[in-house]
Amino acid sequence: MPQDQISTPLTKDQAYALVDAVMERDDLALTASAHENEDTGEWFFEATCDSPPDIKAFEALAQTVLGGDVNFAINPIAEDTDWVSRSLEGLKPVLAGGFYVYGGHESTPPPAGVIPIHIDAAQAFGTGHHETTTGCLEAIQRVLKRKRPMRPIDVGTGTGILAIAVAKRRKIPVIASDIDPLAVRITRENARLNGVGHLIVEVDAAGLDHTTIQGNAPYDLIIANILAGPLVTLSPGIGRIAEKGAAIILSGLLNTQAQRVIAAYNRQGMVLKDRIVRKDWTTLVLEKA
Ligand SMILES: C[S@@+](CC[C@H](N)C(=O)[O-])C[C@H]1O[C@@H](n2cnc3c(N)ncnc32)[C@H](O)[C@@H]1O
Repeated sequence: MPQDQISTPLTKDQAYALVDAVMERDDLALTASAHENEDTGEWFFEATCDSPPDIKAFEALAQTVLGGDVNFAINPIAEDTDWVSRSLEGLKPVLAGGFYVYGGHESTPPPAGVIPIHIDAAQAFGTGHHETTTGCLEAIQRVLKRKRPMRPIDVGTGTGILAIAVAKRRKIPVIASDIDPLAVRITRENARLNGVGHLIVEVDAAGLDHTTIQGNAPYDLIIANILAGPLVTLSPGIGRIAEKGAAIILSGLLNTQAQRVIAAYNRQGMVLKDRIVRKDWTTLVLEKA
């Protein structure tokens, strides 16, 4: 999945000019877009990349196109490989949404009243330390306070952390899908570790067309912590597999991208019910009308 995101506010014309220039440069391997924040009217240039970007080459191009220095924010989207491969020994437990996420090395028992989730992350995303994951755990708690979903799906499950959270809390089967076969395997191991191996149905799929995903539709709870771009791409498919009244939890988007994602989901008949902001990251809760 993309590692970094480059973003900066620009005028609309500048943003589109830079997008055009970036898309002509295959060597930069960037996916660029221009969009407007509908709340403020501000325009942004954004680009994501699958591997660490060549910032010097990008800045040289930006200087040529924009005719001067511009400060670009570079946001790491995922726990990158260095982060993941760092010893898990250093990871402290995380408390979010009434869930207590801890690694196998943790010797302190979980506090009273929480739902413990044992995650040994290895090479998949989702130790509970990223604001997008804690935002989703918080959103799951909020949704489960007012709804009792029976058919949940977690799209982009990573370590399986969110699917496991729902399975432990509701004691019902959860479909957990990921584009990455390694994440699917890690999810299976983590589900077993947490005593919900019998409840998690892992699916290795890039989109939502997989027979298991379609065969179990419609869903009354859909969780997807991916990224703004894929979330927008997936919005028609998510709209189709969501039943009326379904809760849809979306994360992986920067605060500046929230309006664009909300607009895409509005077009598919899903309306915003709640939002959680943690540092630069927004988690949305929508409902299928
Ligand atoms: C940010 S991680 C989220 C992991 C976990 N759900 C969490 O909240 O910590 C995003 C995951 O989505 C997966 N992914 C990316 N695009 C996807 C797609 N189109 N369909 C399914 N999974 C996808 C990635 O492989 C990655 O494991």
